[in-house]
Amino acid sequence: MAQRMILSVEDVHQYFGRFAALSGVSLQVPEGRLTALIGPNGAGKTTLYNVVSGRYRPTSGKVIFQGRDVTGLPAHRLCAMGLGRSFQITNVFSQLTVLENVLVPLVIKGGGAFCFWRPLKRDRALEQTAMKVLAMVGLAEKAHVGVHQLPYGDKRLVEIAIALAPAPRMVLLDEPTAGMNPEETEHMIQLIKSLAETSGTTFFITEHDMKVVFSVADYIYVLHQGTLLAQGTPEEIRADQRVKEAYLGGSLEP
Ligand SMILES: Nc1ncnc2c1ncn2[C@@H]1O[C@H](COP(=O)(O)OP(=O)(O)OP(=O)(O)O)[C@@H](O)[C@H]1O
Repeated sequence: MAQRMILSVEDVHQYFGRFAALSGVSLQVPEGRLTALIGPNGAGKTTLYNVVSGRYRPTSGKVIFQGRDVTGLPAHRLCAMGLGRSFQITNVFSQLTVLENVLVPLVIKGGGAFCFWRPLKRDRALEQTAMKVLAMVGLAEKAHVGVHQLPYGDKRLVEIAIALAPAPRMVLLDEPTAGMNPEETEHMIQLIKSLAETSGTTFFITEHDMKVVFSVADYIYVLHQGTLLAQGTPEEIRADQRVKEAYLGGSLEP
């Protein structure tokens, strides 16, 4: 049976002045799978994420999400359509508790307003949803702890919980293990695997750590200097000579 594609990027070009950060990139992300986007520093991964998540309108080309042309739609519209993105640690409200952080996107999704200086309106149904998400990422026991008190690895888990809370159809995870120690990285690998298998959500991740990529991804796209260099299963990418050369001096082998 043909796989349904939740996301298609079609011939996307992104210029910054005269510099082409993306030159004719096309790729597809199948629904319910974990697809990774990798590439050496400066390859264009973040730029492509910014195009897909509505932060940039590409110079040319299209982004199709769930069959609709969403090119250039603002991030909040894409979010309402089911496209989630993990936010960097600086975007987590560190003075709020873990639970409150996860409630924020739920309150906003429900049409409520969030004011940082006013306590979140207590809503049992929303709290139950938030607690379920916290249980999924293994943070239920720390629900009432202030985020500023958490170790780094747990803060990254809060980011993932925030991205998952509104039950998106697809989540973009930007380097989920960046800055983690080996133990935290291993925990994150297991978590991403289990979320990908059980949540029904499609994951599209960028990651520098090849150990993580090769152990979690179903399919991998490799960007190099703004163009697509290779695509394939982890085994195919691991064996691809062009990818090895692009990473020369880097760490393709886990
Ligand atoms: N806003 C911008 N203005 C000008 N050039 C930019 C801008 N954003 C990115 N670039 C350039 O585009 C190229 C791709 O950058 P991008 O951040 O997308 O790469 P990346 O693959 O995410 O790199 P890294 O792995 O180091 O984060 C780089 O040469 C970068 O300097």
